[in-house]
Amino acid sequence: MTVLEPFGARLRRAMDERGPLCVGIDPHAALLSAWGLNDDIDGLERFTRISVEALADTVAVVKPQSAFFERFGSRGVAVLERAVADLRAAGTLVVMDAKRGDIGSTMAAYAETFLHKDSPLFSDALTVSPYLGYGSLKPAVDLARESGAGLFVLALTSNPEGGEVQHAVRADGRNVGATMLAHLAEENAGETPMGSFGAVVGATLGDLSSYDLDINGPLLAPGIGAQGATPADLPAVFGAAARNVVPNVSRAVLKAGPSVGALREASVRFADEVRAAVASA
Ligand SMILES: O=C(O)c1cc(=O)[nH]c(=O)n1[C@@H]1O[C@H](COP(=O)(O)O)[C@@H](O)[C@H]1O
Repeated sequence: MTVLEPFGARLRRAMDERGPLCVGIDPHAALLSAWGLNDDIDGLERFTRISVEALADTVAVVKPQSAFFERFGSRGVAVLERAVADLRAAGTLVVMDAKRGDIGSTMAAYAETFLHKDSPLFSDALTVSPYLGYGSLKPAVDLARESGAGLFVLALTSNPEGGEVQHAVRADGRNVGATMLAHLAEENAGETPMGSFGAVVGATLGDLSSYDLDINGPLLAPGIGAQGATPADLPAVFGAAARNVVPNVSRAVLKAGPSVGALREASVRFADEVRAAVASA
């Protein structure tokens, strides 16, 4: 199996070169319609081609949301495979947003799907859910290490319902989200320039100073734009950890389409705002 440089090192370099913004490719039915496309496989294909063309040379990271492709069945997955290949060929890091999580033996199959270098859906990193227990993710952690890929583990999600699980306080006094951050800090210990095992921490959550966000790894921060957070919120939410934040914007960029130029402009505008905000943290 070809082995890549570890994801953390590749991501740090991309963040330094292009800024830390991640743009999501989330082909919602409403966006297809707003772009004048049908909610069918041809519409999906066109939406994805335009998005890839606009984003591939523009931002450090692109995060396709798998569900919007899976809903068209095998032809939708073929469009996703092509997008991943085209983005990676252009030197853009792909975070596959599939939020997988299962018992360890099944997790191994999810890992093979997204993190084995020879898989058609191989991505630079994968979003995973640790809510079957952090240890259930081990097959994905192991394969990511082997292939030079990374993971983004849901720790403190951007949605208002997340607190019911993630803020629950354990017998040791630490809440569940903080426990996930601690596991990741262990995973990334000693790695330079940073480890490959990131946390998902919503930009919508307000002041997070009660959490130890220093996990020596990236923090994927969705919630900017459609969910109400702004790039200017990043220093107040993340404090000094802001330099490891990869903020994600999906709908607020995608709504600028279908013109490639307008999409590119919208992502450059967000990228500039994010860079300025992080520099002030
Ligand atoms: O893992 C994610 O990407 C994710 C985690 C989270 O806590 N909140 C969250 O919104 N996301 C994803 O980030 C994207 C946000 O999209 P917008 O709200 O349109 O910017 C969607 O693809 C969500 O599935």
